[in-house]
Amino acid sequence: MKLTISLAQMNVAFGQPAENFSRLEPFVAQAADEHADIVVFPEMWNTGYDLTRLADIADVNGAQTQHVLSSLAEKYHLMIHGGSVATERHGHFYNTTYVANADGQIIASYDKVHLFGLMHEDDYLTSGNAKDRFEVKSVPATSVICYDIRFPEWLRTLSLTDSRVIFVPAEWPTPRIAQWRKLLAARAIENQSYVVAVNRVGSDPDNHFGGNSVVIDPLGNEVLRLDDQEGLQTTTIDIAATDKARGFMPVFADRRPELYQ
Ligand SMILES: NC(=O)CCC(=O)C(=O)O
Repeated sequence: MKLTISLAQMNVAFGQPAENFSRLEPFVAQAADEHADIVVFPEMWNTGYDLTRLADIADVNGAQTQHVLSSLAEKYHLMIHGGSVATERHGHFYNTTYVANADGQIIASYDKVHLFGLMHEDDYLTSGNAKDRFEVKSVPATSVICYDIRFPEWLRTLSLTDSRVIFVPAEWPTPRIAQWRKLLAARAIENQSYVVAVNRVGSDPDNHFGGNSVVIDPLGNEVLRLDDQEGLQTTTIDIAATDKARGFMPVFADRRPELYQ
């Protein structure tokens, strides 16, 4: 099975959801022009890390995000991995993904599990405690968000399901881009999975964000990597490469989980 994937490496207007929502459609339209099966957005693209103002700007119940993603997916008839957005649910704030299928239905959602203290997420957000699972043209896939990639045990847990593609929206600062690339490659190799990771570009009051959105194959090779400028690029991956990697080196069968406590 082949999947054509577009990476929407967008800039984010700090604390301006209306402006950010207006930026989505051109990316989706370009992805559709490039015959993508799915287009992927970065982390917290509705608000950026304007965490002190979440009470005013977070998306209540994710309603606006779900409506916009559904409408665009149906209009352009492609799947959208909506990166993540700041949401408010029952008086708590979350960093939340939504995935829309090509018919415009929301088929998956995930709340960031590991909150990033260096950017004060733990002061404002509530962590998630569950995995997601969805299919892209019948290929099983799952999501994590940014700092989650530093927790190999979490991505292993996800990969012990039938997942073959791990989607990673991010707001990853420029000074640690070398770590971003190494961590993503390691997660792809050890889990014998594709990793599709989309980072934002531009700046907020505290950080500059380094792009380098990337698709990595199950052997750790970069299939596609963007630079540090805003833009969308598209590539096609062959999921058979995950079977080949798993067949050649039986990492999953060779695990010793009884020793891992
Ligand atoms: N938004 C994030 O989770 C950033 C994570 C990060 O920068 C890191 O080094 O980890």
